[in-house]
Amino acid sequence: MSLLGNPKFEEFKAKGHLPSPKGVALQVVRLTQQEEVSSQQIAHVIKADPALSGRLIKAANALMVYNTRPVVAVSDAVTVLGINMVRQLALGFSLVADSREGYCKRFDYTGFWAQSLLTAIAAQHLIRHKGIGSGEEIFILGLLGQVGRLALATIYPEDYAELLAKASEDDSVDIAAREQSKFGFDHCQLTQAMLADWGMPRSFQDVALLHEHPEEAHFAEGSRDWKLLNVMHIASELAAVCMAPTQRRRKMVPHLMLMAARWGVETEMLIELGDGVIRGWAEWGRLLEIRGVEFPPFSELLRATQLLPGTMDVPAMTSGTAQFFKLRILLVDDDRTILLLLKTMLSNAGHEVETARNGVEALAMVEKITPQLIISDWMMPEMDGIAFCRKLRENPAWRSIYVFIVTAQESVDRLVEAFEAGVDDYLTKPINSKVLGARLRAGQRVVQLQEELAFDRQQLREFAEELATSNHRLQQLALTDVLTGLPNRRYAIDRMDQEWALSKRVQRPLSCMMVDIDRFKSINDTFGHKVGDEALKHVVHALRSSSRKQDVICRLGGEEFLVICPDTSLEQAWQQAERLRQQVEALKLNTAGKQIQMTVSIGVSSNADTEILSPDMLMQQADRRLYAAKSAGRNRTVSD
Ligand SMILES: Nc1nc2c(ncn2[C@@H]2O[C@H](COP(=O)(O)OP(=O)(O)OP(=O)(O)O)[C@@H](O)[C@H]2O)c(=O)[nH]1
Repeated sequence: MSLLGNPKFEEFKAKGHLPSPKGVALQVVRLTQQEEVSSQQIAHVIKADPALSGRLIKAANALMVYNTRPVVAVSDAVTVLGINMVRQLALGFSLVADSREGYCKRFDYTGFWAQSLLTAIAAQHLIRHKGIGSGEEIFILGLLGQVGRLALATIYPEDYAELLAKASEDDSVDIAAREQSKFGFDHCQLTQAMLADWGMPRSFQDVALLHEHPEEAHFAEGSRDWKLLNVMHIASELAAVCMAPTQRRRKMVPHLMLMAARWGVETEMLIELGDGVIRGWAEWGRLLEIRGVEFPPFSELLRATQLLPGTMDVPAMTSGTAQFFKLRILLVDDDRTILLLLKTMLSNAGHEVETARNGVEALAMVEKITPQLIISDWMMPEMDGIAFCRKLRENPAWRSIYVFIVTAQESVDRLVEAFEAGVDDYLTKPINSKVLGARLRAGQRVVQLQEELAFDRQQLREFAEELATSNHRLQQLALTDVLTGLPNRRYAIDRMDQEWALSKRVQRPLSCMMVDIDRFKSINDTFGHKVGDEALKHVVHALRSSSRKQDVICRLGGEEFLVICPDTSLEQAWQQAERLRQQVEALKLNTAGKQIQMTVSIGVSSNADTEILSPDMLMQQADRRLYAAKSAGRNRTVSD
């Protein structure tokens, strides 16, 4: 509820307890409230106060950005500033001049005005930086935006001193909350009522009431009041950071940096602004005779402080109605504060977040973590966001990563350039948490669909691989003899054809041997089939150990084997066959206390023989010689 019209407020006014303009300033305020008043009349009154005249001339020169000709006369200053501004400035300057000291022992009067003046200068710089006004109006709001504190020190010097003493011992309770419980109202409400009483615009009154806790205001985002509120909040935080002792400053800087970052003022820009404010302070402080307060450059003030995660209070992103889908996100920005702000927002929303400071670092990070989504700033040193995106898209494996570019401007040409470089979507600064949440959900949907598609493809690939493996296994089975694991007759015939063709092509000899176990039937008959099987395996072992690597051993059936010997002459094949025959003869197989004697007969043939014209003929020749060996009494090799 507004204090204006409240009996208490009326009483303060009536008793003259509230800080108010006096002398020439009071005359100016009264005069400007009349309907018919000329600039000349106002200038005439102002001239009676040389200090006020000087300050108004300075204000006209400092505040009016579009005025190229320097203002030297009071009447020009009144014309340039306009009657409203003159009234407000006269009021502000008179309050500064008349309230340099007071009775409240704990209230730092000089510090109060120093901080107010810093707020005014900072607000003016911010407004100009964001291009949302020329800054002259906001100056007075900055200067008087906390005048309620001065008023409380004036109305209740002792009680307020006590309250300030308690607050300095324990800063867990907000000063405004302490004021509420002690006086029934706080300095923000009092400021609002005083500004209203002085005829300041309605929006100034509202901003003064709410700027310490902008999150409680319900101004439409992007509206003029919303902008003013944010400017005032950041300006007063910046002023408070300048005024605070080092220890306290450490706690305050992260909040200031984050507020500024959220509002699109990156750290570098904030430092530049802060330095400008401190330079402005030197001039204005002299003009308003606020002495004994000095500051080092703003960059030095910030150097001692460190921005840490967890010290921030960041806006939550709305999750919408869509089902949550956790993303692996890479943030790329050269501004640490923006990185930290976004990282906290996205991590709080449940995503996995990594960061990089420029395009080069980002590419290395992509290699390492393969993010699903990237949010990259446009302007960065070394490699900017567009160059980074182009480079990223060169790699086929990274083409499906969803990329957002963050830009300060929304010019059509720039956006076209971004989309051509492979960007999927864009975000504009300042980043709004609701917009980020909504855009992210659109990105999430695309990433999710892509992942599902990739999953289906992978499954198909695996299925095809399994099918190929089992086909191969079946094929192997069809070509393999189960008992010995050797290739079977079908394979032997195909392979013989291949080796024949190869030997003709490279003009190297090809030989083969037909091997048959002698009187195998009697082994089976004497010892049983099982022992017969074992005996077969022993012969296979002997076959393997007497053959070379390139030889192909196949079981043609029963106890008959074919050994294909590529690049082997008849003579060499005969020697090999003999080695095998002797090895089998030397085998010692014992079963049921009896020794089994085994021998083989072998027929050898070679394609060096000009009468052999096909692989079939080569095998038939070996077969004929095998029978010749059998007929000749077995356990022998025949090669002619
Ligand atoms: N244990 C066992 N016996 C087999 C297998 N395949 C064929 N045989 C047997 O091998 C024997 C081959 O006998 P035959 O063709 O008469 O020849 P042989 O007794 O070896 O006499 P010759 O070849 O004339 O020296 C048959 O008794 C078949 O049953 C097998 O996989 N395991």
